[in-house]
Amino acid sequence: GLGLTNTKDGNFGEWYSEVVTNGEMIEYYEISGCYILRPWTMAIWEEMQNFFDPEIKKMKIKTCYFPLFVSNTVLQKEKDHIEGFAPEVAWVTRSGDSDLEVPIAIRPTSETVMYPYFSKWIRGHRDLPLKLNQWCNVVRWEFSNPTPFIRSREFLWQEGHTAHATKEEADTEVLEILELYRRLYEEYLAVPVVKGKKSEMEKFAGGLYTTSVEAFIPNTGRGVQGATSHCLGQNFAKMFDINFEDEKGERAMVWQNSWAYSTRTIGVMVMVHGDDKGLVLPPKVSAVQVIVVHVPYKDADVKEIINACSATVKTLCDLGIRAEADLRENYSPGWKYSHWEMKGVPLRIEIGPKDLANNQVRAVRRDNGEKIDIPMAELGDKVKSMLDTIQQSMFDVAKQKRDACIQVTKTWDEFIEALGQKKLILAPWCDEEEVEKEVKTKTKGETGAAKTLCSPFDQPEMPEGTLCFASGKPAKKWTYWGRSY
Ligand SMILES: O=C1CCCN[C@@H]1CCCn1cnc2ccccc2c1=O
Repeated sequence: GLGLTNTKDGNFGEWYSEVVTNGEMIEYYEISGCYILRPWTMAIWEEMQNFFDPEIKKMKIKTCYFPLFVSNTVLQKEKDHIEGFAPEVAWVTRSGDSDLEVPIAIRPTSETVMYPYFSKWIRGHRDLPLKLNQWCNVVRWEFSNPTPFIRSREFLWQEGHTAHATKEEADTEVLEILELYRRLYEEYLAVPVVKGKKSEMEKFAGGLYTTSVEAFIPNTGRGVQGATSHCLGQNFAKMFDINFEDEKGERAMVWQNSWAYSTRTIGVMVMVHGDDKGLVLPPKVSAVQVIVVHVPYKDADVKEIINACSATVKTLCDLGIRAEADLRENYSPGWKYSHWEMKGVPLRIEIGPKDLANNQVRAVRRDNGEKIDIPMAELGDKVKSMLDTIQQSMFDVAKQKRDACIQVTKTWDEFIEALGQKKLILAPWCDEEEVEKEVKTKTKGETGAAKTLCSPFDQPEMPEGTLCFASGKPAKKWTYWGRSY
């Protein structure tokens, strides 16, 4: 049949896999950890790009494209950057039946691909700032359990790489990009996120500091890193000799940033909004925002109803609404309702003989099932405002659910209890890495250890004498903790 066999609260992992497959977003592929991204997915990816790319173009960031392949020598250049990641690097060792002289790596990220050329292109301060972005795939041969969109061996992303004359300029851009990521999640995917700074242990080892937007999945009680914006400091400039002659004629190293969001964003959106009937897509990113279905009646004039459906689609499309009609006569209305609910189309419009007689249509919201009769004369305005209402409501509901999971804890016992209750924990921390490591060790279990997710920029009051929940030492910052993907 059409329905899901798993429920979201029953078996989340199985539910998620069914929803992305039945919703025709993903097709499982013969190679583990790799997935086929079907048009229903790519339409969402493209809507996100339609927001993000113009925004970075306003920041004078230009599109480039660097090769997929990295030489071993250059990949090994940044030791502490690569050592933790080495096992994930995929290598080309042969072509045809002959071995390559020297194995070639497939990019897991492009710092080492790009930065030798940054060094070549940047001579004087007039060459700065250099700001490039590429839309591409990357490969990381991970072994932990693959999950469509969330953790795959190949994924699509954008990776921005910029070089600046001053740290101030770099710092400013890090936060500008992070704000775009927040907007992507909250205004397009309707997913609430927390902006914050990663701990020294969780940050990108090759960088100076990492900022991120952190999402949370209430059903699993897991945090998920939504997107990252790193300030690399001058680490890579030192490694790759990227320096310039400043106004005073002195040699100075550039200050760099790198930032990315990936197709993981789509998985987060599905996990947050999906329900037991399938996908629930935010109108701003859905390929189809309105699906029009005709309800034929035994002796009613079906042609007239079908004409009304086509006219409705035209009216909506002329207003820039992504509307389609499902007029297939070999499927029943009921079958179509289930099908388009599974695909998460935000709004369904039904037109039957009664609606025609009353010169109205019946609109049904996917997010909360609400049914509303709309007079034909008000169709365009009403549908437009309903789509805006659905977008906002999906965010509000998701935020209310996420906020209900936040638990402030001040002691170890409270922390452990909250962790067991799948909470997103906000706790005062002494900011010592040894303590962070100890929390990880002490919470190791089959469902994974607790780790710091980020220290929110929006810090609550910390009364004098507040102690770290784990070490009892004077606390320095409020930090979000939890299990994560
Ligand atoms: O996040 C970003 C934003 C975009 C550009 N890259 C940075 C940092 C990537 C960190 N990283 C992540 N996995 C890796 C896997 C293998 C080799 C290297 C790496 C690696 O450097």
